[in-house]
Amino acid sequence: MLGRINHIAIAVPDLARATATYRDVLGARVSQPQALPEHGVSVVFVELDNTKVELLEPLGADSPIRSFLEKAPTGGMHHICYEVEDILAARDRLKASGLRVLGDGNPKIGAHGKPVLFLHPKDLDGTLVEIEEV
Ligand SMILES: CC[C@@H](C(=O)O)C(=O)SCCNC(=O)CCNC(=O)[C@H](O)C(C)(C)COP(=O)(O)OP(=O)(O)OC[C@H]1O[C@@H](n2cnc3c(N)ncnc32)[C@H](O)[C@@H]1OP(=O)(O)O
Ligand SMILES: [Co+2]
Repeated sequence: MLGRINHIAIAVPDLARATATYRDVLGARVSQPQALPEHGVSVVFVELDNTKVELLEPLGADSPIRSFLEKAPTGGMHHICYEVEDILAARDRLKASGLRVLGDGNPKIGAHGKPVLFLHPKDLDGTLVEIEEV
């Protein structure tokens, strides 16, 4: 079911500072910041040859990453995103296996304009997993 790693996400307390570090110190190509109110985050992508790193900063009071950053105020690895060919088929198979799909179970449109879903970290060895249809 799983294809490539689409991105690895890092929650950061200060998106501008993290972006500057990746661009100016680590010498990486970075995207413009994007505010995604429907996801409660602002995001910058670090573009690598083989994958992307997604830098996430909370946006709004109900941001899903706010409590994560309260527990880890300096930031930390937040989720890994795998590509799937058919997100509804993947969702139904995962649910049938007992994994909890977060939210209302319907895909949202993610940062790349493609449908995404999240799986509960307690069902995947403590790692929040995002799947994205490509
Ligand atoms: C940019 C758009 C999109 C894209 O296209 O790429 C994105 O990536 S959006 C990214 C942000 N969106 C999401 O994360 C949506 C899914 N997340 C959630 O629904 C929630 O964050 C959550 C996973 C259900 C956690 O909710 P929270 O309110 O933080 O609940 P708790 O604090 O009670 O956590 C419960 C439990 O889970 C542990 N936890 C929480 N987050 C993570 C994590 N990222 N990785 C591993 N474990 C996590 C948390 O520590 C709690 O454990 P215990 O303390 O042992 O109970
Ligand atoms: Co993501």
